[in-house]
Amino acid sequence: MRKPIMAGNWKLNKNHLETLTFIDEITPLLRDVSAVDIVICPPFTSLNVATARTKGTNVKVGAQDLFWEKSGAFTGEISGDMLKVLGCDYVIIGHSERRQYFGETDETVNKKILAAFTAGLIPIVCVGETLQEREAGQVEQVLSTQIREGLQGLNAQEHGKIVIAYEPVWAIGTGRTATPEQANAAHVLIRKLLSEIFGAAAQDIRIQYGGSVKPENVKELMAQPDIDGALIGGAALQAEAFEKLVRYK
Ligand SMILES: O=C[C@H](O)COP(=O)(O)O
Repeated sequence: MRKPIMAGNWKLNKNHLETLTFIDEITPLLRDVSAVDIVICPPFTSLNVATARTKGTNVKVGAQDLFWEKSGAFTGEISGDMLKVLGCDYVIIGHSERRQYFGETDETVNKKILAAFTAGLIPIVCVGETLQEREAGQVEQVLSTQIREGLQGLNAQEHGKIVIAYEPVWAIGTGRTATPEQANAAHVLIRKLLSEIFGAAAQDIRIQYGGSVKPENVKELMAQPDIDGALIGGAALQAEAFEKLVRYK
């Protein structure tokens, strides 16, 4: 009942020319796919060409961040409206790299989620614990704070299309993946927390797993009942690997 969603988070990779090359490779490969939502999230400088080149295809485009204000004296920032008018459909919010290196907090995540919805974008909101937190037995507490504070004030009617990405920080770019069972257990917990906010509609919210997802491990992760897709970094940068991830079955 939940349509799988496979998204590539390109992070700080590919200029606009490399973006066009990737899109020209991937769109013919994935043309026939309709059972999975496909999203690429290039850097800001590539979004213009990415939305233009993917227009009319089944590949959707997302940004990797946004700012919550619509306009004004905020040097270096990008608004949701700017992304929407470019043709973006999604925006990643609260990635652990933004939390770790750029001061993102649950409070700013919350403001950005609301701004994304106001602009008509679907937020992909990242949550996840560090290795230290996992080893200290704090997974539940960490996820609970991130969801309760990050998603404060949301409701099923206006914000039910939100996508959550569970990304244990210790699995990102490390080659160390959560086991499918570990990941699913976290997803079950997240869905329980979502039901406090969205009620029964939490059953329809898609929860992606992220952290060293590769063509070799995607099938077993996707076989888990509460894993509804993946947010993929490194392995989403090559068209051939990304095609395999989208065709995970
Ligand atoms: O947003 C994507 C995640 O940070 C995962 O990155 P990775 O697939 O390179 O581990």
